[in-house]
Amino acid sequence: MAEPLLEMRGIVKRFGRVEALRGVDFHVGRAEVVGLVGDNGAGKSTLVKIIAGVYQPDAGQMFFEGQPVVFRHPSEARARGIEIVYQHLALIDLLSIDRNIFLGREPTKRIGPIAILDKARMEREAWSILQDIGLRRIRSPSERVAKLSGGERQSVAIGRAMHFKAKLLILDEPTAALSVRETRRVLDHVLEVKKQGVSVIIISHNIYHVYEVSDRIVALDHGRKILDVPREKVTPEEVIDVIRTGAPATPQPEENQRV
Ligand SMILES: Nc1ncnc2c1ncn2[C@@H]1O[C@H](COP(=O)(O)OP(=O)(O)OP(=O)(O)O)[C@@H](O)[C@H]1O
Repeated sequence: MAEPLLEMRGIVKRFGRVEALRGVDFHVGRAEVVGLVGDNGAGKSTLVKIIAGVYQPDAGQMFFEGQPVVFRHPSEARARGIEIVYQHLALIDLLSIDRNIFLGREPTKRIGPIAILDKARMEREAWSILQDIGLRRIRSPSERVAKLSGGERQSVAIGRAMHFKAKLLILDEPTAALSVRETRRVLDHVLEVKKQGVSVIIISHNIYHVYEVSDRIVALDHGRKILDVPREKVTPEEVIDVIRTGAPATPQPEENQRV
């Protein structure tokens, strides 16, 4: 098997008495889309927050591009090309679209010894990102994010990740509360970034959305991995059944790799 982009072994995470993750092995291949599913409290968000450097595991190892990594802060994960987009925290309402895109990574120019914000470059690049992701309705990148729909926000956040050359894009519930058309747009983005060689982890309670774009489906239950299977080996209904029962419903052929 080719070396995975990301590999996690035996990840344990506790919050006081709650064992959110109980020794999870997880990997993501290059240009692979992994659908991460499971019931409320299964440990999905905790797992991706460890990948993104928000939380540190209590035990286990993580490898990125074959090297052992320890992310003590989200900036360290970002520096390696790991971008996470949260459903609600995708963008900051009060700021303009371009400020949101470059937040914390603003381009600067030098005037003598002083570095100042390069507003023209920021606007130019933000405009090109909006065109690339197909947000043609927006007339200027200096518009406030508050004016955007939920789907447009997700698109901008995905465009931002791509602009900063993400190698691994993590989408936590990207289609929750979106219209059918907006959901379509976000799922198309996933397929598009995969074509560009980017790996994606997509978390969703909507198994059909996950199923449509994923190469592999991983299900967690009470902090344990209960399913890790190529998409073509399982139906959405079987995935739902596994989540509902918390275990494989019927003995499966070996190649299904249910765990
Ligand atoms: N910061 C925290 N402090 C205390 N407990 C936490 C914290 N974050 C998560 N937990 C607990 O860890 C467990 C796993 O939560 P997590 O959010 O990872 O699940 P999830 O699968 O993402 O669920 P959901 O689909 O509801 O978002 C739950 O029991 C949750 O209450």
